[in-house]
Amino acid sequence: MGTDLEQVLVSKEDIDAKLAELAALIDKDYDGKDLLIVGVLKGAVMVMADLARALSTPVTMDWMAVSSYGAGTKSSGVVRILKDLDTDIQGRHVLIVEDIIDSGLTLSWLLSNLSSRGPASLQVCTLLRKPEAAKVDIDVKYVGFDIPNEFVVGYGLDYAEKYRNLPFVGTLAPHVYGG
Ligand SMILES: O=P(O)(O)OC[C@H]1O[C@H](OP(=O)(O)OP(=O)(O)O)[C@H](O)[C@@H]1O
Ligand code: HPA
Ligand SMILES: [Mg+2]
Repeated sequence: MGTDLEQVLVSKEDIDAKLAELAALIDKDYDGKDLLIVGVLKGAVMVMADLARALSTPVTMDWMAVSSYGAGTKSSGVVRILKDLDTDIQGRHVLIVEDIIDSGLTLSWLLSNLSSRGPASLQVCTLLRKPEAAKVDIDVKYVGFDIPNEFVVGYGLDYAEKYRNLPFVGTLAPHVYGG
């Protein structure tokens, strides 16, 4: 495992500090409002769990599962719903929680899908974003870290379903994915 990683990009300490910062902003913005946070499975599991516990605002939590990457390192652009929300979001304040915005294709699709359901508001919080990889322009209110255009793993992010449980975000050595 050790040799599969090239370098640590965002440490556990950096992640914790950033999520505390984002949680304080979200607490302020949603003060007195009823907030539903929606985690995008599976990548956002760690961010959801840690962000939710850093918030003081009471929230409800729901999950959607979509997949556009399959087993590779490139977005197919074709988004499939593997699990829909359990909640009716009409009239609700909804915050989508993501681990990463890479091409932006997943989120752009999700935003149009969820906004058609008539939420009172719809915003996005992501731990990571790759500005150089953006294929669509998306307005994201809460961003943790802008990172270089490299394939990363850990803290929810996988390569072929592996490495999600690493407590930090790191780059994968090219030999692992045949680079
Ligand atoms: O901006 P994009 O290029 O669309 O990429 C970002 C999306 O890709 C990953 O999910 P993936 O489809 O790999 O599913 P997973 O969360 O189960 O790993 C990630 O969790 C985001 O949801
Ligand atoms: O860099 C990445 N790593 C893992 N999963 C991903 N999904 C989109 N981008 C990435
Ligand atoms: Mg993935």
